[in-house]
Amino acid sequence: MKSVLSERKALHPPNIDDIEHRELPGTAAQAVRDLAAEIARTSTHSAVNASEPLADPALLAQISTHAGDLPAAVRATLRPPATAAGACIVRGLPLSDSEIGPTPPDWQTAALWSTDPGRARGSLELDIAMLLLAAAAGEPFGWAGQQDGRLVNNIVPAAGHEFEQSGASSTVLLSPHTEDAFHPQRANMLMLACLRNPESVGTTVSSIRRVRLTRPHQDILRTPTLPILPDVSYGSAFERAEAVPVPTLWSEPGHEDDPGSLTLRFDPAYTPLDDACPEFREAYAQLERELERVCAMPALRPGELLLIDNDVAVHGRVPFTPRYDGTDRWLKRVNIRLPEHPRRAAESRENGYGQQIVAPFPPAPPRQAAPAREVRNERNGAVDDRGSIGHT
Ligand SMILES: O=C(O)CCC(=O)C(=O)O
Ligand SMILES: [Fe+2]
Repeated sequence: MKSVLSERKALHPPNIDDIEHRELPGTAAQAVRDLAAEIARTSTHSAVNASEPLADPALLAQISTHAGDLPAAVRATLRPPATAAGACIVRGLPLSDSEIGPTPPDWQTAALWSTDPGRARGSLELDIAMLLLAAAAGEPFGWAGQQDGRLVNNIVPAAGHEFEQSGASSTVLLSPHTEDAFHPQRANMLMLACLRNPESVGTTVSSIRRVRLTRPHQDILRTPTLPILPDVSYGSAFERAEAVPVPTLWSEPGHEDDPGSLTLRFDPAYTPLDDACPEFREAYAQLERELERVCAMPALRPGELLLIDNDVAVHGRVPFTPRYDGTDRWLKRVNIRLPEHPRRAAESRENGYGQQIVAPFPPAPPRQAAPAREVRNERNGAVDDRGSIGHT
């Protein structure tokens, strides 16, 4: 198969910046940090889990037991984005630059440093805080094949990866993408938390609910035409023979004429566009232009969380020059499953290129789903595929 990676020009919007902002109340935010500190302090990891406390069943049990004790405002503030932007920013997590230590040079070192007693403990405490927040929002999970199955990923620029289409890149535009678009069990919601962003590098967010597409273009993009392949962070040892064409767009069934119900699955850097007919490529290019037109570009500040509805908005990052001196931009990322947001039944037949999720948390109690979604599920027999997850 041809290489589908391409460098892309920088985005030149921003023309829309009305992403919803929410404030985590001070007492609730402090309760999250205090509980995370307490769990980090009292947990004793078995030797086998010493290098990865977040894989320790005892520590995870503490997180899931005590997440429910947090003030109700935490769960309320971490509710999924509900506006057409498909994303929101949550402010208010207390965080000081000195507590996190230098930015690690890559995710492997981030993991090592977080358990090194001679180093700042802030990163581990923040990992626990991330899981408390994510568990309040839904079901946090990781990928066995990505960052060694860690539930909280570190996103830092890494030397040698500058031009990749991955979180570790820097010099190149990270193209707008659905997170883990190649997989049927991809997150419903993504949480990106900012620890450090000294040069105010923007994360891009574009909602399908703000684009304008002609009906013929929509119809072409609704037709399953091309596969989406696993991204470079999963390595290259996957079975391409299993590649199945997937639709780029679809509406919640029964709502075909409602532009407010469009959802998308989009990752141009890992889609073999050269294999498609000119009509499809033209429609796809128009979608790319539209996503660029409606792009918002929040530059996250330390302590801010960006919640992204992974079915409604695509995200990426503008290029920046890495410093590699311990002061670089540093985000934490958590994948979250929302039981009240089941996907199309057709996706349950995809094999996800053999990638397995790591889902150690018990299913979250569903939130009150929006009435429209409840009706859609009943009408269309969409499956909540949580049943197929191996809770480890
Ligand atoms: O660096 C960013 O702002 C986003 C990176 C990204 O796409 C990700 O972590 O999934
Ligand atoms: Fe991403």
